[in-house]
Amino acid sequence: MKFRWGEKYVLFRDQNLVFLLFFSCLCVKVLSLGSMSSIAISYGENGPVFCGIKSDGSHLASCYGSNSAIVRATPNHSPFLGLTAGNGFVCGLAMDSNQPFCWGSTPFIPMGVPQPMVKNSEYLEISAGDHHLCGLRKPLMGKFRNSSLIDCWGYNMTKSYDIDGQIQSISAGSEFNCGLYAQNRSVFCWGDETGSNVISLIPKELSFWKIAAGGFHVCGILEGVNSRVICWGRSLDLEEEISVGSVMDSGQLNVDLSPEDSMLSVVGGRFHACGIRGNDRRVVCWGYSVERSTPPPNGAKFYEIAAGDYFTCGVLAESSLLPLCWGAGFPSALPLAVAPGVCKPAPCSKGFYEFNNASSPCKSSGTHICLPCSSGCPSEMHQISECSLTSDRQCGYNCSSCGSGECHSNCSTAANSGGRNEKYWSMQLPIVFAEISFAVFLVCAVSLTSILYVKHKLRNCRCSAKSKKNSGNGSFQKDNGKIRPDLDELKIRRAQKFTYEELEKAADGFKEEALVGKGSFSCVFKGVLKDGTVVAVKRAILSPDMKNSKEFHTELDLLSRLNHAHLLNLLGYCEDGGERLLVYEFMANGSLHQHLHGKNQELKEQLDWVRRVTIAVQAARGIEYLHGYACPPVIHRDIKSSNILIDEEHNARVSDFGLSLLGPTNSSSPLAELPAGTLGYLDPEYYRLHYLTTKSDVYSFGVLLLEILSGRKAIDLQYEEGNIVEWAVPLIKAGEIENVLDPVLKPPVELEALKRIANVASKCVRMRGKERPSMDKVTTALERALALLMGSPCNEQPILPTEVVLGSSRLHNKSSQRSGNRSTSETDGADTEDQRIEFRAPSWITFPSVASSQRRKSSVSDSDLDGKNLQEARHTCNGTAAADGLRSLVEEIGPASPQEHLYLQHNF
Ligand SMILES: Nc1ncnc2c1ncn2[C@@H]1O[C@H](COP(=O)(O)OP(=O)(O)OP(=O)(O)O)[C@@H](O)[C@H]1O
Repeated sequence: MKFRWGEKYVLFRDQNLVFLLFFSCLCVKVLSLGSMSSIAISYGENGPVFCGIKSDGSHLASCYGSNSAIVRATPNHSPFLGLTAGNGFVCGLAMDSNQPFCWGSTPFIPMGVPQPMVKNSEYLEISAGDHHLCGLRKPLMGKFRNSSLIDCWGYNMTKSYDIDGQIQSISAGSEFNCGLYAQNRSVFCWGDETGSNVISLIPKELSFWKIAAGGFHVCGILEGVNSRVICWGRSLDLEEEISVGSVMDSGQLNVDLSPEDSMLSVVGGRFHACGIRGNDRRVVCWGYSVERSTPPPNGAKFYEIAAGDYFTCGVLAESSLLPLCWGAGFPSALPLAVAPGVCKPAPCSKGFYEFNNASSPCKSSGTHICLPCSSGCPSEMHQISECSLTSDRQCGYNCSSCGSGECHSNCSTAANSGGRNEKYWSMQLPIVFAEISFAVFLVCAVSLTSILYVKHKLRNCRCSAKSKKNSGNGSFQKDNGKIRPDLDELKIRRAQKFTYEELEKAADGFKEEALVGKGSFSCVFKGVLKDGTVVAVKRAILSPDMKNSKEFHTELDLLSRLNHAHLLNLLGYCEDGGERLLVYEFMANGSLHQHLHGKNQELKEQLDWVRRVTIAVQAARGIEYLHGYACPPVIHRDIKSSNILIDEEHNARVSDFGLSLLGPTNSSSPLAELPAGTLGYLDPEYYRLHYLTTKSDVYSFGVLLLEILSGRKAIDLQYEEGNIVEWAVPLIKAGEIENVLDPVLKPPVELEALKRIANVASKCVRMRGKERPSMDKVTTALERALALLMGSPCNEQPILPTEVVLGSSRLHNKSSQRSGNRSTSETDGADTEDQRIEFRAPSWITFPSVASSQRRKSSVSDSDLDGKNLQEARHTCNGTAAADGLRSLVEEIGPASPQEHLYLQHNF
């Protein structure tokens, strides 16, 4: 056979012969793994990323994880047939051109361009190694039909290989590749086998129906009835090499390394491998597992799996089609439903069945996802029906010989619904009775404990406030008629005290380069603490008489007592002479406002519907916590898109508590409070009557939802209908949701989900607070809409896509903060005009009448930091200029223009 290597041709006599090519050793050994699939995992020093082809039939890829070079560059409009990934990059096989398209970062492969090796060549499959990519060209025709072409790009691999014989599939390992011949199903590999012997150890007499290359090993599923796995190369347990010869001689596998079960699929990690078991679709992993690795989820069944370096992810074999990962260092929070396989034009062959669900993941007609039929049934089960072209084989429990709890409970359910014979009842009744009694007892005990616990908590909450009020020197004090927690005690408990010098050093002397945003009362700088933690330092702009240090204290007081995954975390503070500084976790992806309304269109498009709704759900949870779980409740008073910050993993955090107040315990007894907030978001009832309840936040949140759906600002004077509520609500009520949706994004397949969200939004912005839903109802409705959007048919069950994040992202993840290196240029300057027309009435401005109340905010809030505004912002944020800035801010506030008046009427 001939083997072309660039311009050189190497001739081989036997096609089973191993291609052994020596390359110089690449010192950094990280791996890659496996063949093209509907899911792909990237790894490496910039962090793990999970990418999957959406399950909605759009064939678009969606990526989640901490490598922002990949996540941000994920193409929004290119449909893909399948994905593969390596160290720091992901590639998709473009549906329209059948050519690879890669994104992320690696110096070895061109990113962001289609890349046929030879002009117009089309590929059947692609597979990525650590720093290379290979593509198997579509079968050749005519006299060449008995040969195949494989093109590779990347580190030491940029060559075109012309191979005798038809190749069925390819799989890339760390620095080598393997192919599977279509005819005799034998394996050949080429590349660098230094220290692994993956090439010299290939089992020559065996035929495989699937292969998967890992870091330094290859695993293959044997053809035949028992479909066992054989692995070769550097031992998976790092101690010995598997000698295939000895395996074969002794006639059995080394069971310590690969299980004897029949497998439907196998993937290889750096030093481990995992497979989906044939009889129950559960995952088994073997080989070396690094410290603190989590095992595969117990009992979960999978359609598809893919391996990263030290972790593996799979698509759950259930209607949610959600991905799940295990091992070490995997990306958390994967809220996307993904296709369980790649769509292929050929009908499913024997041994496979066609996957079908409501969202039909294959767009072009005549293409199918073919999943391998399960083989056999788990113990205690028998086969009811065989695998057909449309469904997998079905198994039922052997109810007469149940040994496990699972079997018993399934049999009793079946018996309840279908009616069992007397013999069954005589056997099962005592067990069922005992189970029910135990369950009832358990429910009673748990309910009673919960009631007692909640009562106890509530009593503590009321008492502490009351007793401190009476005693006057406890942990709550009265401050201007409001209850305020004792600062010293809370500060010590929650936030670290810094000296001014420490923070000045951390924020590089508060130089302009470190400035990431500016609000009405503060400038925000990026900084790095002594221990390497990346932080945001908010430096208050104080008036000379320090009267306006109130916002600083409010924020410090409140954040010291709040703790939730979707609220911005306060790390520390500094009160030093005339300086007031707060230190937060740094949010690498800026604010939602920057994403929705910034000049960078790409940033906006990256925020697809699932991400937008996920952000809405997370923000709603944060606010729900403020209203329902903080004790007493907290009213934020300034919910808006520039106060929803987005962290490295694209999770939302509610920020800016400068205007917040401790509210009444129920919304029917409002606070009499002078209005404050941002025009366009301000609750009209609160403005007119000065009645403040948690429902004022609900109104602002409704405006935020409309903003997320439409991509329009709360007030946008470039439109005739400048007020988002006045424009959107009539359209929603008329059922014209399509006219409300952001034209930048294609409407999703599940348009119904967005309709529901639009309805929730229009309820939130009702004129009367009492008629608005509470935040917990809003959250539940949004969670259901998100489930529906992601293709979960059971949308009555709220799904919790970020539950994994809850808690975990709250931990002070220093490593991720350290890598939180959002460049100011990426998000700053995204907006210029955007917030000039956002009006905020600071708490110290009173609203005696409509005319005098409409005061224009001069701040370049958020990140209006380019051009003229950048200069102004930097001037204002620069030391002595701060006080002047404030003065000019006060002076600049004047009556709004008549045009503004028009749009503000709704709010007032
Ligand atoms: N923790 C953080 N990490 C990264 N950027 C931040 C952080 N906190 C604030 N910023 C940036 O700084 C900007 C200003 O924040 P700040 O909370 O002071 O004001 P604002 O909410 O935008 O405006 P206003 O105070 O007038 O309501 C934000 O919009 C955001 O872009």
